[in-house]
Amino acid sequence: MVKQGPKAPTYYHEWTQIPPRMPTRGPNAPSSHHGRHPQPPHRTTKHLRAPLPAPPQPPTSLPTAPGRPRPPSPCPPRLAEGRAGAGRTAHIRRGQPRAKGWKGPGFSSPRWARGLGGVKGREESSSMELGWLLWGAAVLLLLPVLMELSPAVNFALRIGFYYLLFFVCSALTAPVCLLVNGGRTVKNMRIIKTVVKTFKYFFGLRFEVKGLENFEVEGPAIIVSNHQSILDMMGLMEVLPDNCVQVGKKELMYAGTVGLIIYLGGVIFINRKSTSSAKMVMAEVAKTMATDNVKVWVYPEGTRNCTGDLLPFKKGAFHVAVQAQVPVIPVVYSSFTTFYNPKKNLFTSGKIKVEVLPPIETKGLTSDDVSELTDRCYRIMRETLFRLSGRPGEVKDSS
Ligand SMILES: CCCCCCCCCCCCCCCCC(=O)SCCNC(=O)CCNC(=O)[C@H](O)C(C)(C)COP(=O)(O)OP(=O)(O)OC[C@H]1O[C@@H](n2cnc3c(N)ncnc32)[C@H](O)[C@@H]1OP(=O)(O)O
Ligand SMILES: CCCCCCCC/C=C\CCCCCCCC(=O)OC[C@@H](O)COP(=O)(O)O
Repeated sequence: MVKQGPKAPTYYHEWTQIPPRMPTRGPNAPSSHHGRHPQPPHRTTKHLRAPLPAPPQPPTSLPTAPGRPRPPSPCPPRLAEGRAGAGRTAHIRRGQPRAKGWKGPGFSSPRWARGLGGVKGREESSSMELGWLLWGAAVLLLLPVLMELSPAVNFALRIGFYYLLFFVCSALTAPVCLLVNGGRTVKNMRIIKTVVKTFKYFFGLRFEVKGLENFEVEGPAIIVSNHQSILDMMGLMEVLPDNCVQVGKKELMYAGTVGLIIYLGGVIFINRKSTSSAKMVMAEVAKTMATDNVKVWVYPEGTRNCTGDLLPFKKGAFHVAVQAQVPVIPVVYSSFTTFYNPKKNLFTSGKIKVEVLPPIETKGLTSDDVSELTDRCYRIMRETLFRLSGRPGEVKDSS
């Protein structure tokens, strides 16, 4: 048996009972330096201690508040030289006009401004900021043109933005889940669903859903659906019923903030490379799903497949349904191939039809019936897929 990660969150009874331990030490522990500002350079503190008369106050207020971060000084080298020879910079510290003959700044800078490199330094830094702004604006203006001209750029930017959305929203949503529900629980799926349901608007995707009433079965159930792409996460959240968790590959647990949020949502992680370990996890799920009244969403193809057809189904989901004697509810998403194809750098807006099919009962079935149940479900789902989107290669009007 392949060992799962430390405290592998595989069994359902853990989802609701064990809040995740936040590390207090180690690389993930919050750093005591976190949020502290860099120390000002030596030269700024030394002259501040000198008992000099207060300099004239600047007309505009700039970061003088203690603790405000100071940007690295763009101080020109000659000022640095001046500090080495005390006599040459004494007039600067006193805020007096420069000594005759010295090729320093035309006027003295007040103490606060010297810390920032003086007036000249400020001018330089603001022109630098302006430069960055102009570059940013140019890139922003160019992006739509590039996206229009190059399908590869268009695809990379759109899919990159999709990843970024997941990454950032997971980071923002995880603390909310922790605060509201206190840890790993299926209740967090409601929060995750609310957030992910908004993503479709960024990509111009529309969902047309039929048969939601088929989810209204008494008690738990196994939901099986086709899995075409990571875009499926939007389709999943579009119809996800309450108290429903998904089975996912264990590698997802390590996907940074996304791993954290799906862990908090109660996703069941399996090791696809170890059938025996995956079977053990699934057996545990079968035992606990009835007592805890949860639905479990499985992608029986076991991997992503965006060909417009279905891969042969794995049997895990159907074994669980038979072991727990719960119905199987098939869900079919129409093919993405008309608007999404990574091989052709295609990612445009589009419409996805979703059908939740009537539940298939498993009462009285035994492990001997699993193959037949798997085949039956496969046939029904494939027929539905072809009805919704045509056979692969065949273009069906999706409007
Ligand atoms: C706010 C912002 C948020 C942002 C993030 C939001 C995202 C949130 C979304 C939630 C996350 C969703 C996660 C989705 C992730 C999707 C995936 O990861 S898909 C990949 C993982 N899933 C699966 O693989 C499930 C499907 N696979 C199976 O069910 C497999 O059967 C298996 C259990 C993994 C075993 O694999 P394998 O050995 O390759 O498969 P089989 O050929 O089916 O089985 C071999 C053999 O074993 C028998 N068997 C299988 N399972 C069982 C069982 N449970 N009990 C008993 N026996 C079993 C099977 O019958 C075969 O034997 P046979 O003699 O040939 O019949
Ligand atoms: C510090 C580590 C940083 C890791 C960064 C990872 C960044 C990940 C960011 C966003 C991921 C968004 C995807 C959300 C979840 C997608 C679930 C999914 O669809 O998984 C695919 C899986 O079913 C099948 O995998 P394969 O087709 O077999 O392959």
